[in-house]
Amino acid sequence: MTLTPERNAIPPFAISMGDPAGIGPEVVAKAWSVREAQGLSPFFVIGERRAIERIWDGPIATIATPDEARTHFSTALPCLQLDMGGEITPGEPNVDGAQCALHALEIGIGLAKSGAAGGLVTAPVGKTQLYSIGFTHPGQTEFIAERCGIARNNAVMMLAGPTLRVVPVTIHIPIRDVPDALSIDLIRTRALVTAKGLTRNFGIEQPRIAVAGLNPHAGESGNLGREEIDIIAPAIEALRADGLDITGPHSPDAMFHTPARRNYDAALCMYHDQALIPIKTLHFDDGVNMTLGLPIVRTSPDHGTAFGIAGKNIASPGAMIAAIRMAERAAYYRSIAPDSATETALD
Ligand SMILES: NC(=O)C1=CN([C@@H]2O[C@H](COP(=O)(O)OP(=O)(O)OC[C@H]3O[C@@H](n4cnc5c(N)ncnc54)[C@H](O)[C@@H]3O)[C@@H](O)[C@H]2O)C=CC1
Ligand SMILES: NCC(=O)COP(=O)(O)O
Repeated sequence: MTLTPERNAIPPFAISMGDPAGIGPEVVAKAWSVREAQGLSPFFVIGERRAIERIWDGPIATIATPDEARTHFSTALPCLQLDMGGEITPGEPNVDGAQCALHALEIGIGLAKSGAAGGLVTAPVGKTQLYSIGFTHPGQTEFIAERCGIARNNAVMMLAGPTLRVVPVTIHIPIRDVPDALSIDLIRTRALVTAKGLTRNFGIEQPRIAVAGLNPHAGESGNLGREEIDIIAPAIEALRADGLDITGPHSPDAMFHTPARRNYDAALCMYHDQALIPIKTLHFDDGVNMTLGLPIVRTSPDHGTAFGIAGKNIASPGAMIAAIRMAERAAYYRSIAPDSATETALD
């Protein structure tokens, strides 16, 4: 995308560091190191600078406000410092680190909501660690939605790479709970937010959505499960009546090969791994998790904390760079076509 005056006017992007013992600090530092080659807009990291110093000997500038990031970005990685106390050892998460990750997330949301940051990029958190300190949301997506005043079902997780975008209708729930969690209403809500999100964040004016079945062969006419007949097909019909360009239910195993992917802009999938296995297979190193339906721009690399490789200097920054770039583009599209209708207030 060509730089435009409007795009340059967007404030620096906030990156919450995630778990300081994970690969978040490393991929942020590595993304900063290639900022010029990659043409990245100014960003700053929110977190404990000691976590970065443990794994990187590049320049870090402590900043007090997001605006200061612009001044320092060309010569040092700007850091909005959070003092967490306690030990930071790559690969060994602890309670202090989980608190710091949550604190950074909270501050990042606030800065994005106020407009001081152009958007929020979240580095990976350890969900087990967060749950251990009393975090009651399934993931960052639902936490950010609540802080933005958006109903949980209206905050939609999309995983996006250069050749595929997927949306899981149900997200972080046990597989045995999936059939009961599916409903016509939930599929409709996810699809409507997805369609608006494709326009608002990706500039796609007439989005095409393909819906996966739940069962093998999309239920084989009811012989291998009835969810397609009772829930998914009626939802698709209702969405067509809403004016959406939408197809399905498709056999889940046959909708991700290359020619099939050309027929849609996003695939609506019934559960987490139905969506995340194809995207991570195709785009592990440049896949981005974006939350649609929020008043703020929020992206994240599609990988996790990778505690097993933290501190070894082998983590790839590819997905983090893609997440920063996708946030920039979304902020740009929103700046040229603002549309507040995407958000739905908390019930
Ligand atoms: N957005 C987020 O905050 C996410 C957080 N998580 C959390 O991360 C933790 C670990 O999850 P896992 O399922 O093990 O997934 P993971 O993505 O952390 O690791 C899976 C495999 O990929 C490798 N890997 C991950 N990122 C890499 C990178 N940038 N460069 C090179 N190799 C990389 C890891 O070494 C590991 O072998 C869990 O607590 C999970 O909840 C997982 C996904 C997203
Ligand atoms: N598997 C995707 C993931 O775990 C990201 O979740 P979130 O923390 O961004 O809600």
